Amino acid sequence: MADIATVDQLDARGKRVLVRVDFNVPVADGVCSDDTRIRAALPTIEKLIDEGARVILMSHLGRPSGEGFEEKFTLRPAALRLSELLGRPVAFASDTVGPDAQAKAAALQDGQVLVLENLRFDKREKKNDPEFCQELAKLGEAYVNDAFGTAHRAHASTAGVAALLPAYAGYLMQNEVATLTGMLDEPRRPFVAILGGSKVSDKIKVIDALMDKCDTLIIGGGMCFTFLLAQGKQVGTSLKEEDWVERAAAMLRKAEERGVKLLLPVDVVCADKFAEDANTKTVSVDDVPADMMGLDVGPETAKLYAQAISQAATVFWNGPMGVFEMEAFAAGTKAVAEAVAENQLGDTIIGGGDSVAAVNKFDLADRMTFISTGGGASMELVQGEALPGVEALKR
Ligand SMILES: Nc1ncnc2c1ncn2[C@@H]1O[C@H](COP(=O)(O)OP(=O)(O)O)[C@@H](O)[C@H]1O
Ligand SMILES: O=C(OP(=O)(O)O)[C@H](O)COP(=O)(O)O
Repeated sequence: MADIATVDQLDARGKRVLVRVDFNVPVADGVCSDDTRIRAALPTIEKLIDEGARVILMSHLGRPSGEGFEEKFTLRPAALRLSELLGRPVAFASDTVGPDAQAKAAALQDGQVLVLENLRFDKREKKNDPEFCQELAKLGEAYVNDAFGTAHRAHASTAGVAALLPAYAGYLMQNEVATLTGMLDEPRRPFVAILGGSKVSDKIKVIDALMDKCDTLIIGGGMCFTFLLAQGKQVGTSLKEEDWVERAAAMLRKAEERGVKLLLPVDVVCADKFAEDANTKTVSVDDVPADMMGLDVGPETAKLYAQAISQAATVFWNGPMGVFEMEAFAAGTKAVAEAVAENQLGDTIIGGGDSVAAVNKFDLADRMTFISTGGGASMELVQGEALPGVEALKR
């Protein structure tokens, strides 16, 4: 991030500072039900408050139509939670760049905070519309991007507006990028990467990129069945992507050429249907019944994976090992989560998405070195893709 100015370089006193945060949080019955992303943005917000800035926060929440206000996507619950976390009042504008936002931004005093309504209520946000960028820029005198979770989007608030105001990276943005690129550039070895989730097609670029960096690659989740097919095994009715078998086979060859140890399941928990109350059977990967589907890695596999994880100096994990949302198929993911948590000597990095949900579900979050707030963003970064939200901050 050498070519990016950071919030520490911003003389914020008395300035209206427009801060892009990722407050895309889950909301249930009008209440924010997981404030992880809000907490993650606090260091930047608190620093600006302490310095006497007039803080204007902007974010999206969910994927509204872009045709105006929709109650279920309002940012009000996030603003309320922020106010509780800060222990001070937070103003809320019922629009994003309209009269209420303009008036409330102008009325801010030093050290006060305003949250704007959901950026995506205006369809110009996702289009990175130049006029919308201008209207956003008019609200502030400096711009800070702390929305790592949305850094892979080239939208008005993450990209366009950065060219119109002095632009800085917030602490979360810095920390996320430094941790993830540091892991890729200079991992302590052995470096064990664990990839799961549903599809090979979604993760192929990440698998490919990590293959160039890691010493051991562990594969689980629905996507392992496409790899098992590539090894000539029968996988019954398990999730499989026939079109990706050849790519999976190429990955197996690449691992061999590179000397990367690629670990695939040796046993799986099979079910007769995709349901919590399914009849289940744990079998060797050589004996998957034709009429059953694998929904979790088996206990022998979990042991094998845990052992590799225990020896790692760096662990990167993205994607569950099985259908962990259902109790009957959560054991593999839980075993991996516990093994990562138990490795207290290594750097353990959780790469967003469902693996974060799993770590939280098993109450292991505080035992990980780093948990990314971005699913898509961390995957794109690991894949070696430039993040528009980061690029836009470059001088
Ligand atoms: N064996 C499996 N068969 C079907 N779905 C699976 C299997 N293992 C994991 N999954 C599902 O994959 C989903 C997560 O996949 P994905 O969205 O690719 O991961 P992430 O969000 O971590 O990137 C979870 O909802 C989980 O239930
Ligand atoms: O939650 C987000 O991404 P993630 O689910 O990939 O972590 C970000 O807020 C981006 O949201 P978007 O995918 O609707 O652009």
